[in-house]
Amino acid sequence: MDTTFDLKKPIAIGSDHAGFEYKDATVKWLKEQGLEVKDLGPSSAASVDYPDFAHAVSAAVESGKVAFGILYCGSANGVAITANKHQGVRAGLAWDSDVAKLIRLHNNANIICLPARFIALPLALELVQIFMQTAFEGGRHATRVGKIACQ
Ligand SMILES: O=C(CO)[C@H](O)[C@H](O)[C@H](O)COP(=O)(O)O
Repeated sequence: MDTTFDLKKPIAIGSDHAGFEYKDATVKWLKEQGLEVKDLGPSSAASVDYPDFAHAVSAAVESGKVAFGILYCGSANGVAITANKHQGVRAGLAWDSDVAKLIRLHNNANIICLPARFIALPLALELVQIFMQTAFEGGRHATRVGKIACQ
């Protein structure tokens, strides 16, 4: 797959119970493409708290040991709010192809957050693919991204 991420590193993925099935299907789909995946859970569809898994994926991205992160929950808001507490994490919520592209082009997002209760699985996979294949545009967007972190 043509990508701007360093896929010599694994891709970190996590969810809550609402995103569990999509998370497992995404792991399978990525592995079928020969990609290495770090599945940070959960391991069943039992009710869990999304921050536990969003923090795990975000810490992996923050460490630089993974190429990027994928997070699922029901609306994607809980995981996005949690992930963006981490320094160096830019987690973007995506629900259609244009937005999936824009969180890379304009925001240089390193985690994609997907709302499993509001989009179909094939679209979720398509959004991950678009995210992976889109490069940051830089320029004026680099100036803006540089101003995101609190001093
Ligand atoms: O974004 C979320 C929370 O802000 C997610 O949608 C969670 O998946 C959701 O809150 C889970 O709700 P549940 O009623 O416990 O299944």
